[in-house]
Amino acid sequence: MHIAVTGNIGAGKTTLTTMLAKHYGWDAQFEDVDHNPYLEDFYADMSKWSFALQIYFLGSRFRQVKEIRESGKNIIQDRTIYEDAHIFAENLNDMKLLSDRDFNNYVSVFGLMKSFVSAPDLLIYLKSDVPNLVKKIYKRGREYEASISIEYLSKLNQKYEKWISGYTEGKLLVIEVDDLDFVEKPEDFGFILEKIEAELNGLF
Ligand SMILES: Nc1ncnc2c1ncn2[C@@H]1O[C@H](COP(=O)(O)OP(=O)(O)O)[C@@H](O)[C@H]1O
Ligand SMILES: Nc1ncnc2c1ncn2[C@H]1C[C@H](O)[C@@H](COP(=O)(O)O)O1
Repeated sequence: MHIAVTGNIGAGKTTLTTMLAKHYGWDAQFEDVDHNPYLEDFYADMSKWSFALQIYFLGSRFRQVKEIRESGKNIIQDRTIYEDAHIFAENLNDMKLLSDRDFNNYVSVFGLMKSFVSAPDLLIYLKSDVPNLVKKIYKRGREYEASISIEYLSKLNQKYEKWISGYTEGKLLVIEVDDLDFVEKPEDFGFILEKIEAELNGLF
């Protein structure tokens, strides 16, 4: 079983991935954030570092895809390779922070990788509005993320909505998280578990 949690920056993916892995006893795969050699520089100068960061995330996410294919274990994954291409790289190109030449180069490499990528058995989209994302990013307190603008988060949210509305690769569960506190309220976490189990009926 392969489940992936998707959503904008600060939506709660890492928190939910951790809680689900613990609850079901599954392996968790997290994003390469703390040891990422480009992320801090990227937020200081997006135009300069966008291509290097995209290539780094693409490689690290592809490594995860390979591990998921080879492990045969139940895995819950924090963010997918689709988001790097369809959300982040595309948005940076729209914002002219990634040149057409670099974006086309990226898309061509991503196209080659895509044939090796299997969609998760279930994709869980954590939907959140921009003010709530801002609050959660602030609560998390990574210094280099202080420069993230409302405009950047809004554009990413628009990309997520477009991508999710056309997602047909596998089962999809959309959870509106703004009125849920699955960290502090066991009943809210229980609500999410019920939804997941209803979607995966028969696969458990
Ligand atoms: N539903 C929630 N209710 C309250 N706090 C939350 C919720 N989801 C996430 N948080 C908090 O918001 C911050 C960002 O969450 P995180 O899981 O790191 O988001 P992401 O991985 O999507 O960027 C963390 O401090 C986390 O504890
Ligand atoms: N592909 C990406 N391009 C730019 N930035 C990215 C990409 N993937 C992740 N990120 C950033 C966004 C956050 O600052 C950190 C961690 O993501 P999060 O949504 O907080 O788990 O990496």
